[in-house]
Amino acid sequence: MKHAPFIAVEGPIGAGKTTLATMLAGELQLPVIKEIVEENPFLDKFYQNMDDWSFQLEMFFLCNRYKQLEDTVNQYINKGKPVISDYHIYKNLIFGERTLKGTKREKYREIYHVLTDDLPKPDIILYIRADLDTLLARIAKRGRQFEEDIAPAYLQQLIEDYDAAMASLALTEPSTVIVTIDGNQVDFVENKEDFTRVASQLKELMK
Ligand SMILES: Nc1ncnc2c1ncn2[C@@H]1O[C@H](COP(=O)(O)OP(=O)(O)O)[C@@H](O)[C@H]1O
Ligand SMILES: Nc1nc2c(ncn2[C@H]2C[C@H](O)[C@@H](COP(=O)(O)O)O2)c(=O)[nH]1
Repeated sequence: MKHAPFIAVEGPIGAGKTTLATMLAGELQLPVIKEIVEENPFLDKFYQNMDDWSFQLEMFFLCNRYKQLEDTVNQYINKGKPVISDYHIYKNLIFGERTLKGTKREKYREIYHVLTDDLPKPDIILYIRADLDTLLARIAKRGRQFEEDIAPAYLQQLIEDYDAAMASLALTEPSTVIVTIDGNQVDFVENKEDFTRVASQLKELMK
């Protein structure tokens, strides 16, 4: 790779993004950028009533990620330093297209493009795919109260949205390397060999 890479770990809710990004940052001595979740004032309201709260929630995520991405660009990317994050800002569009309707969706889409089109995109995406049972088990294991009532149908839609989004990114951002990890089989938490394989693959890509 010609320059220090910007790496993003992606996948649906509970796939293991934060866990893998944190482990890789430790192994490869990289700074890690993590999503702001606990301080989000709209998430629990959103899970109780998606139609009422989706616009506020999506805008909150978008503004937070925009600020984090700006800081990441200034602190690392513009200085030629590699960095790993537990999300790609494109996930705003994945969620926004799913949760918003009508004019709010159109306005949100426009704001997303105005804010992000000229910002650097990750060079490498580690995409963790996992099926519904795996995600439900990991969300339960994580034990966040506001996620207890996530509808399986919503999660299943997100699984499909993520697959479609990664296929679309492969076409629209051909220079981005997308590595798909089978999150049902590859257990980078319990199985050291599985983690070593993922870390070695990333090290090779970074050369
Ligand atoms: N490969 C894995 N095997 C078993 N548990 C995992 C695995 N990856 C993540 N977990 C656990 O699943 C939960 C969700 O992981 P997390 O990294 O928070 O997911 P995400 O950031 O994608 O939402 C956490 O409790 C984490 O410890
Ligand atoms: N509607 C949206 N929800 C989002 C978005 N980003 C994250 N989330 C939710 C999903 C989880 O409940 C929680 C943490 O996300 P993880 O994927 O890290 O588990 O926040 C979003 O853009 N829109």
